[in-house]
Amino acid sequence: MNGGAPLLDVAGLHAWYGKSHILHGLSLEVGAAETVALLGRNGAGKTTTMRALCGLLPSVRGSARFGGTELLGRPPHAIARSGLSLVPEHRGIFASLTVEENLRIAHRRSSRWSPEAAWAMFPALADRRRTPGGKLSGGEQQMLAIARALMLGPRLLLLDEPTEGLAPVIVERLVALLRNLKAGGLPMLLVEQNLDVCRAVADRHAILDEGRVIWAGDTAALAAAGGVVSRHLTLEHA
Ligand SMILES: Nc1ncnc2c1ncn2[C@@H]1O[C@H](COP(=O)(O)OP(=O)(O)OP(=O)(O)O)[C@@H](O)[C@H]1O
Repeated sequence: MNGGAPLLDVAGLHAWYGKSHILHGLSLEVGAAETVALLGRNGAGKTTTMRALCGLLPSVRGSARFGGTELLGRPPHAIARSGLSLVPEHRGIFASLTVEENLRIAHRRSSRWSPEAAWAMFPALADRRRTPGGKLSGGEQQMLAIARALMLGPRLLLLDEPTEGLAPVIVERLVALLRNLKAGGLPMLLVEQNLDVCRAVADRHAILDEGRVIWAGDTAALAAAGGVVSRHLTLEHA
């Protein structure tokens, strides 16, 4: 991260599911113009980190400051309103509503992205605007989930495994879209198992293991850290 206070500053984050202690003092920063990838094996705590930041876990400790304001202890709607938008792993779109309805109900006037702007960014969705969300292909659903999150007007977009289960050609389209969003100045925190996607989109990478960040560095450092990467990742494209 280069200079200035981070947009997101997570320090000593602990989280529990019931009595299971899942995050063990995780620390992480995302700068104001940065995209950071969270990597790690299945069960390392990546989704739990996202959920904790969004106020979706009742039992958390530590600190997570977003734009200088503490997130922990605030309810999910207040966190979303403050500009943290999550694209969840299972996409969270309304299956019975059309594409357009999904966007219109999410849209906030304060967002710099409108449904009309979404048609230009996501031409495939424009063609399907009257189709129910549940009838879309996996790739189209992922695009809709991202478009919905943009309607909320995020200052930081959280994406949980956006390329999971998608065909390589769709993954390429999604990477192009994420790179466009990044070029437009939107910071992102991305959970991703596909290392090629991380390299193509993220500025920095953090490897999680057993609920802690055990390595963090930029893309050049990641390339030089082959041993750490192979020990701690379930690799799809090494
Ligand atoms: N709802 C839950 N109740 C209890 N334990 C959970 C729950 N969800 C996740 N866990 C446990 O928390 C740990 C971390 O899970 P998490 O989903 O954060 O991992 P992850 O790094 O995102 O991996 P994955 O790629 O499998 O989603 C795992 O041991 C998992 O079994």
